[in-house]
Order: sequence, then structure tokens, then C-alpha cells
Amino acid sequence: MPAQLIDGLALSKKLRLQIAQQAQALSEQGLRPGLAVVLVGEDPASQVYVRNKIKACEEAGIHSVLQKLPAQTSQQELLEHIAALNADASIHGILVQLPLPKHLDADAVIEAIAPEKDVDGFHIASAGALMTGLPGGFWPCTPHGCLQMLDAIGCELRGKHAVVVGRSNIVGKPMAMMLLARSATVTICHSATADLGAITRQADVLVAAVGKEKLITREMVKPGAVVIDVGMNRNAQGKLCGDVDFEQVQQVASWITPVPGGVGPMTITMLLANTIESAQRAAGKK
Ligand SMILES: Nc1nc(=O)c2c([nH]1)NC[C@@H]1CN(c3ccc(C(=O)N[C@@H](CCC(=O)O)C(=O)O)cc3)C=[N+]21
Repeated sequence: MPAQLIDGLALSKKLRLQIAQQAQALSEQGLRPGLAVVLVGEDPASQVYVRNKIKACEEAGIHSVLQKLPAQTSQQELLEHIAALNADASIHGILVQLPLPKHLDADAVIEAIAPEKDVDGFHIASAGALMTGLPGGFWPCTPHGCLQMLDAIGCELRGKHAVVVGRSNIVGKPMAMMLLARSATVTICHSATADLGAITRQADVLVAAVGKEKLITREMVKPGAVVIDVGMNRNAQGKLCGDVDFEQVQQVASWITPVPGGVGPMTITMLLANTIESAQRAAGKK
């Protein structure tokens, strides 16, 4: 029996309805949630992603501001933009679209974002809150979206072996922390892992977040595993595809996320959710 699809679009639709209601309730109190998206340069893929985020905000009733800066923007100019957004009470979330042009120091830019507006969850303060389980901070949108999908299918994580392939600060590492917080036994694999397949075959829950088309083949997946595909690759035909060989793996997995229509839409949904959460926290301090 082929795997069941975990439909990120359908789940997003449902969650975004709730988010829109929360946005409306905040707006009625004079606290319309606001997200600022900063895009430096003209990378075509980034332009599409940013447009999708702004559109999602509009549909949810979240105020959004798009700041497009030229590719030659200096580090200091960018930091000044961030400082202005940090001080802007109508803005509850600040997202600086990555990657930045090479002459800019992305780490320094992220740390310049006020932690209480770090809706991407990339700031050290957010990473520390996730790692310790202490309050405050925001969970990074992509792994949080993955966790929401696991919850939506009723996947019990306690005592299960979760294998995360990829160790980025944006996906792999925070994903592992979230799974650990749910009492899964977590293994993180990466480019230096010896015999990747031997480890992924042990996974009850397998999260692939590498950026390599068809990295995960059928032989690497335990029958009945839940497979979450975070990859966003363009294949030779220009088609969007994940890290998982979907055709093969869907024959052995119990559940699998498609690309597109899986993790991608959930990433944007969690960005909206974090922006609402930030506005609610700001309202609490009023
Ligand atoms: N500061 C920052 N925060 C980010 O969250 C961030 C970023 N920079 N830089 C780039 C990556 C990429 N990313 C995606 C989000 C949604 C889809 C998405 O919705 N994808 C659709 C398909 C879109 C298409 O067809 O091209 C899907 O999977 O169904 C894709 C990619 C967020 N990122």
C-alpha cells in the first residue's frame, strides 16, 4: 500500500484561517500584527519567495512591509534599516531574506534584529530558548512546520527513533531539538556520516534537509516510516523537487510529504503564526 500524503497546503489553509481570526482580533484592539520583509538584491528565486510571503500576510490580514534594497547596499546601511524596524511599533516581525549578497555578514545582520521581533527564529536568543526549553524566542519556521505536520497525522514521537539528515542552523539542528523536546531518540546525519543508509533505515521518522535531489532512496527507508522532505531543489527539467526520491519512497513509507505542497507552505504558515505570537506578546506588555 503506498504511503499517505501529508498535505502541507491543506494543513496550511486550515491553520491560516485560525491565524486570520487571531490577526483580526488583534486588529480590533488596535494592534494589527505587522511583518517587515527585507530583500537585498535581485535574486529571482528570492523575489518569488518574498512575494509569496507578502501575499500570505495580505490574505491573513497581517500588515506587511517589503523593503527592497539594492544589491550594493552596505553592511552599515542594512544595519540602519534593521535598527529603524526594531524601533517601529507597527512591526512585530522582521525577516531578512537569505541568502544575502556575499559582501554582507548575514550572522551579524541576524543578531542585529531585536530578539522579540525575530520571527524567523534565527537569532541566538531564539536558538538558546529552543535548546534549553526556556520561554521566549521563536521556533524556526521550517522545522516548526514539520513538527506541525507530524502532529496533524497523530505521529507519536516519544520513544521513537527520529533521524534528521542535515545539520544547518535553520533546519537540521532546530528540527533535532524539537524532536528531542518531544522525547524522540534523535540522530543527526550529515555529509561526513559513514553509511547514511544504515542509519536512515533505523528511522521511525525521517527528516531530509540537505538540498540534494533523490538523496533518500527506497533502500534507505524502513517500511512504515514517516518521511518529511524539506528539500527544495530544481531538477534538470527545472521542476521543483525534494531530497527524497518520492516515486520510490512512497512505496515503503506510511506517510510522506510531497514537494511542492508539503513543507514549503507550512514554512510560510509558521512565519505568520510567529508574527501573530510576537504581536500578542507585545500586546501583553502594553
Ligand atoms: N530569512 C529567511 N527566511 C526563510 O524562511 C527563507 C529564507 N530566508 N530564504 C529562502 C528560504 C526558502 N523558503 C521557502 C519558503 C516557502 C516555500 C514554498 O512555499 N514552496 C512551495 C512551492 C514554491 C514554488 O513553486 O516555487 C511548495 O513547496 O509548495 C519555498 C521556500 C523560505 N526561506
